[in-house]
Amino acid sequence: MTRIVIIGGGPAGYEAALVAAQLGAQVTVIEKDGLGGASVLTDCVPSKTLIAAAGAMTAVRDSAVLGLMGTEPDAVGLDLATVNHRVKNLAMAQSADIHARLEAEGVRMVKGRGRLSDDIRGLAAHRVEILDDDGTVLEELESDAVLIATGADPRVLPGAEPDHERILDWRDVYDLEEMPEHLVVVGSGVTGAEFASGYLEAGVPVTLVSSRDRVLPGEDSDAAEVLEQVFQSRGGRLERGRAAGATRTEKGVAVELTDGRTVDGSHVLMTVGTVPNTAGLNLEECGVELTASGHIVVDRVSRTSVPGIYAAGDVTGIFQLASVAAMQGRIAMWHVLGEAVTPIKLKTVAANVFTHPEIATVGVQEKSLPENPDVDVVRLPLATNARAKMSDLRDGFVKLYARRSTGVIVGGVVVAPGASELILPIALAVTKGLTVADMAHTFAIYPSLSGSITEAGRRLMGADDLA
Ligand SMILES: Cc1cc2nc3c(=O)[nH]c(=O)nc-3n(C[C@H](O)[C@H](O)[C@H](O)COP(=O)(O)OP(=O)(O)OC[C@H]3O[C@@H](n4cnc5c(N)ncnc54)[C@H](O)[C@@H]3O)c2cc1C
Ligand SMILES: NC(=O)c1ccc[n+]([C@@H]2O[C@H](COP(=O)([O-])OP(=O)(O)OC[C@H]3O[C@@H](n4cnc5c(N)ncnc54)[C@H](O)[C@@H]3O)[C@@H](O)[C@H]2O)c1
Repeated sequence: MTRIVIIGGGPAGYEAALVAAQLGAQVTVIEKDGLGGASVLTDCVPSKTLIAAAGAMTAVRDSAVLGLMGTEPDAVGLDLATVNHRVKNLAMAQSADIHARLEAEGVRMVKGRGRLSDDIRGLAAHRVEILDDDGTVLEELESDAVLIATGADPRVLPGAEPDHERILDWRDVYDLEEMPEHLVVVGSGVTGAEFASGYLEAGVPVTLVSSRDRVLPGEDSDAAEVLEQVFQSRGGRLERGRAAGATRTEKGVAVELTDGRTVDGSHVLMTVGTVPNTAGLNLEECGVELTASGHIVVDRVSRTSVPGIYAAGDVTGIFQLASVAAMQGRIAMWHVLGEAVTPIKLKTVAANVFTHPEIATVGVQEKSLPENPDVDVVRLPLATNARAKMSDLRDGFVKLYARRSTGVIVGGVVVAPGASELILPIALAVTKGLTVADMAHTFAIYPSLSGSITEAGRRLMGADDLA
C-alpha cells in the first residue's frame, strides 16, 4: 500500500487526501490548526460570509427605487456580534464536515506541525516528523510520497505590525466587538478591495489606500474602473499612496504614507499580500528548490525538484485560489498513484473578486491581448439588459474574447452582482473550445443577465472571419 503524508489540511491538502484514500493509499494528514485550513477557518469562507451579510444590507438599502419601504440608512443595520458569531460557527461547521469526510475515507489526521526529516538525500522513501507547539517531536513517519500544502500567511509591513486591536490583518476582523468608526484599508489587491467594499456596504466609512494607479492592478481595467466608481459613489474614499507604517493614536490609528501624508482612522486593516509558509519545513536541507519569493517550485503535475516530494496550493504561489490549490493537490495524488493525469491548465481557471459588483474572469484578458492579435472583443453594458433594468442594476458589463479566425471563445469578464455564478458558461466555452456561434445559438432565459452572454456571442459572430 502506497504511504502518503500530507503536511497542511487546507483545500490543497484535504482534496489530495480524498483522492489518495479513494485510490487505496494509506494517507496521513498533519495539520497544526484545523481541517479546511486558512481557506475555511480564516480567509475565504469567513470573508465571503461577512460579505454575504453586508451585501444583503446593500440590497435592502438599494431597493427604495423598486418601491420597498423601510430602506432608509437608519432603518437597516448589521449586528456585528451576530455576524461574527455566524462567521465563526460556519467556519467551524465546515471544518468539522471536512474532518468527518476524511475520517469516513479512512484518512489518519494528526494535530501538529509537520516537517521533512530526510537525513540522506536521494532515497526512494521520505521521512516526516510531527512536532507539538513546543517543538517536541511526537512521531516520525516514513512515506513513499509527501505533499507540502502549508499555504500562506498575511505579509507584515515593517512599521505596521498588527496589534490585533486597531492595527489588524484580515484574520483579526471577526474578533471586533464593534464596527470600526472609520476603517482604513491598506493595499488594493483582491483582499483589500473585497474588505473595503464589504465594510462600506456594512455602513462603515472606509478609506482605501492604493499604491497603484488603480485598484485591482491585476484585473481588467474597465472592471476596476466600475469598482472605483461604485466605491466612491457609495461614499468610499480612495487615497493614492504607499503606506510606510501605521501607529496607534489617542483616537485610533494613523497610517503614514511614504510621501509624508497621514491617513487617520479608528482601525487599519493591512492587506499587503501574503508570504508562503515554507519556514521550518527543512525544504532547502532536503533539496527542494524555492523561488526568489520563497514559493516552492513545482511543475504542472505538482512535482518539486525532489522525486517523491510534491507541493500544492498557496505555498507554490500559482494562482492563489482555493479551486487551484485543490486541483494541484488532486493532480499530485493522481500522478503519485499512477492514474492518467492532465497537467494543470491555468488558461481555464475562473476567478472572482467578491466586491460590489463582483468581477469574474476566465481565460484571455486585456493584458494578454498584445500576444493575441487575432482576438476580437465585445463589451455589453449591463444597463442595456432588460432583467438588469427590472432590478435597477446599472453598474457592470459582460465582455467576451474570441479568436477572429475561428470564432473560438478564449476569455471573458463579467462585472455584475452574482458574476461568480454568471461566468460558468464562458468558463465552459473556454475549457471546451466552444465558439461564438455555439454561444449565440444557446437559449438563454428571457429576461436574464445571462442573456447578455449569449448576446455577446451574437455580436461577435459578425466579427468571425468564418461567419
Ligand atoms: C481574505 C481572503 C479571501 C479569499 N477568498 C477566496 C475566494 O473567495 N475564493 C478562492 O478561490 N480563494 C480565496 N482566497 C484564497 C484561498 O484562501 C487560498 O488560495 C487557499 O486557502 C489555498 O489553500 P491551501 O490549501 O494552499 O492553503 P491554506 O488554506 O492556507 O491551508 C494550509 C494549512 O496548512 C497548515 N500548515 C501550515 N504549516 C504547517 C505545518 N508545518 N504543519 C502542519 N500544518 C501546517 C495551516 O495551518 C493551514 O491550515 C482568499 C484568500 C484570502 C486571504
Ligand atoms: N476572491 C478571491 O478569490 C480572493 C480573495 C482574496 C485573496 N485572494 C488571493 O489571495 C492572494 C493574495 O491577495 P492579496 O490581495 O492579499 O495580495 P496581493 O499581493 O494580490 O495584493 C496586495 C496589494 O497591496 C499593495 N501593497 C503592498 N505594499 C503596500 C503598501 N506599503 N502600501 C499600499 N499598498 C501596498 C500591492 O501593490 C498589491 O496591490 C491573491 O493571489 C488573491 O488572488 C483571492
